[in-house]
Amino acid sequence: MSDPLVVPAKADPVSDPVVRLSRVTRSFEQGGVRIDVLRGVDLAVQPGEIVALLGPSGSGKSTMLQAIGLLEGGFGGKIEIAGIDASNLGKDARAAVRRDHIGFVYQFHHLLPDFNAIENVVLPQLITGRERAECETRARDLLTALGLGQRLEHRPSKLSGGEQQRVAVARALANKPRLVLADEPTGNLDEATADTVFAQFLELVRGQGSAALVATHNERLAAAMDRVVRLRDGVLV
Ligand SMILES: Nc1ncnc2c1ncn2[C@@H]1O[C@H](COP(=O)(O)OP(=O)(O)OP(=O)(O)O)[C@@H](O)[C@H]1O
Repeated sequence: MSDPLVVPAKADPVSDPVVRLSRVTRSFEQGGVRIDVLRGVDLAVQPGEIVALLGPSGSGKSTMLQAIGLLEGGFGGKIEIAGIDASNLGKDARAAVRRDHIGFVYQFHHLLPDFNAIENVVLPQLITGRERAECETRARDLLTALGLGQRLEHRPSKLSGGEQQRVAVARALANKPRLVLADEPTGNLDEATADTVFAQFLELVRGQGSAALVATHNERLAAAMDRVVRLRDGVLV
């Protein structure tokens, strides 16, 4: 008989890794040839930890971020997000995990062209069911912290590349996700702008206690993060 005083161990969202990959694989078919891009990737990112993901072009950094972001199925092995085993979830359940736990920043911002800066940052918050006024305050605060206090009502086409990327950062952080995934977040900016935007990104991520996994080619940016992992021949070294 089981002892009623023994409580079974369960997932602890505070201390469990925000993301844990166990033997993750991903292959593609190209012209009848199979390419094994990820060949058994193991990784655990702790709450609040900021990890740089380096690797040569074509090594699979974007593929790995897409797998962790649950943007598509098709990978082998196990991916856990905030203690949830996401390996076999359907499309809707994956979308719910993304909405509740993950923010994305891409190399090209993917802002909605017909909406201004505030609206681009408000929209992902409305999806979670929060009040519009609260969402607008959060958007205004984030954009102001990123130096866009005078650009709140501008549409993306009226913003510089660096300003657009700051809006994309604000959008990714708007819901205070436990995990931020960034794919070359400053890759299309000149060096000085990239440094400024990245420093602001790190400060905000640290300030709100999110973990982050940042794919980059830039060793200097990588050195500013807590840990560096490298993708080579389909595994992390
Ligand atoms: N949908 C797909 N179909 C076929 N092959 C793909 C697909 N997506 C990625 N690949 C291949 O997988 C490999 C890894 O690509 P990926 O974009 O993940 O690399 P990366 O490390 O992010 O590169 P970069 O630093 O240049 O952005 C490449 O050889 C690419 O051609």
